[in-house]
Amino acid sequence: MDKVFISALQVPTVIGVYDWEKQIQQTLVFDIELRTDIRQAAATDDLHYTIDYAAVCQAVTELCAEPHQLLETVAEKTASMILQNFPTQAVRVRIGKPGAVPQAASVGVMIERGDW
Ligand SMILES: Nc1nc2c(c(=O)[nH]1)N=C([C@H](O)[C@@H](O)CO)CN2
Repeated sequence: MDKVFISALQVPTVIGVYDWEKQIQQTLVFDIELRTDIRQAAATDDLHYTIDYAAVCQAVTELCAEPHQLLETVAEKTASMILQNFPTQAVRVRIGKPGAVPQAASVGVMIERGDW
C-alpha cells in the first residue's frame, strides 16, 4: 500500500468552544495520510497520476477559513473533502491543537475514513 502524506501542516484558524476562542486565531497542526498507488506516477514521472500534496494543503487551509468549535468537526470535514476531491480511497487525519491544555504539548483527534 502506498501513501501520500502531509506532516505538521500548520493552519491558523478560529477554533474552539469558548467565547474567547471565537475572537482569536489559533494554529492547528495537521498530519494527513492518503492511500494511493504511486506506481503510474513513478513510471511516468508525471504529477497527474498521483495526489498533489500541495493542492491538499491548500484545500485544508481553505476549509479552515471558516470558524469551527470542535476539532472533531474539522477532522470530519477534512476527511470528507479529501475523499470527495482527491483520487484516494482512504484517509487518516490527525489534528493537534498545541497549547490548548497548558500541561500537554498538544491535544487533538485522529480519524480514519474510507477503505484501508
Ligand atoms: N474532544 C474535544 N475536546 C475539547 C475540544 C475539542 O474540540 N474536542 N475543545 C475544547 C476547547 O475549545 C479547548 O481547546 C479550549 O482550551 C475543549 N475540549
